[in-house]
Amino acid sequence: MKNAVEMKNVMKTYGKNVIALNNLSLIMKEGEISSLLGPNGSGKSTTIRMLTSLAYPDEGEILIFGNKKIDKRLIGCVSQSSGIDSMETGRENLTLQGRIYGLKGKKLKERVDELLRVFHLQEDADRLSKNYSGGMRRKLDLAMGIIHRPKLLFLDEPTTGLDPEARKELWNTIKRLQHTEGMTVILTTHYMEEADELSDWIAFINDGTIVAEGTAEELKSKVGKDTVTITCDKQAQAYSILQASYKTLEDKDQLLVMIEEGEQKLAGILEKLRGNQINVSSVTVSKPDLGDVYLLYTGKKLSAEEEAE
Ligand SMILES: Nc1ncnc2c1ncn2[C@@H]1O[C@H](COP(=O)(O)OP(=O)(O)OP(=O)(O)O)[C@@H](O)[C@H]1O
Repeated sequence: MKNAVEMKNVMKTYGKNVIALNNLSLIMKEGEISSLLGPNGSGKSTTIRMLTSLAYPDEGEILIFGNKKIDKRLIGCVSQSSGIDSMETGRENLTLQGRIYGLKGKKLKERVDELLRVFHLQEDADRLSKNYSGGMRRKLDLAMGIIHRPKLLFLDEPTTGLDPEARKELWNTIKRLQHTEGMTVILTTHYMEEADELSDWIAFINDGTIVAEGTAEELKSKVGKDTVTITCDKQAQAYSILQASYKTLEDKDQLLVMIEEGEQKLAGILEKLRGNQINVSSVTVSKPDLGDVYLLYTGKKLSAEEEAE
């Protein structure tokens, strides 16, 4: 499979002190859905801005489909801020967007009808888009982003703010686009479940550099361990006892013990705590997920608040 995107040792500094990208290198393959995951301020938007020629590297090289010069007609971009004109209908928004890309006449009408059908927006096509639900707006945004049949589509946090049902519907649409239009998709997201569900390849970015990459399965196997989550009194003492024997992290009012065969080892862990008169109020064992990979490589647990942003 050919490379859709190649970034080699890219550096980007804002002002004198803010290093946004620090020697970042990555490859994203043609026809795949690739995700960029990372905490706030880690460099996701800066990366996407460079891949869409909205920003330029101080050093390093960027190749899109093997070329240094980015052909904007090959690229579609759906950003977090919607490009929809609320006082126009869905059909009018799509028609206008098509004209911007030089479509006209029968071809334009056919493409608009096709997109309204693909995104299940036919029934609402002639309603003002200010009356659309959040899910419908995101679908319209997506339809507008691909009206010119880009080979490479950037999606910035595509499902933020959507309810679970609308989110799942959009995931299915994105997967369909990949298969029916052979589109390469690059997405940024805070949602681990979204990255897991959609991505052929995932890169974790932290402090402007890629800290881990691979398929979701490869990444989860790098953790290789279960997480035992413990709530107890005397947390500081419990932490110092556990971290002497196991890889242990403190996360607010919980302790996270990363351990192989967590269920089998649980009794021993609890015994150690009880032996030191520490009372455990709750304990759970979970198999590794992408959140654990995130924790391993960024040292941070993705909080519910951050997920909800
Ligand atoms: N125009 C700018 N001027 C100065 N600093 C900037 C600018 N844009 C980004 N930065 C800084 O560069 C770093 C990377 O920011 P970036 O927006 O790429 O992160 P991000 O991962 O997209 O974050 P978020 O998830 O919050 O959108 C941050 O420290 C940010 O404050």
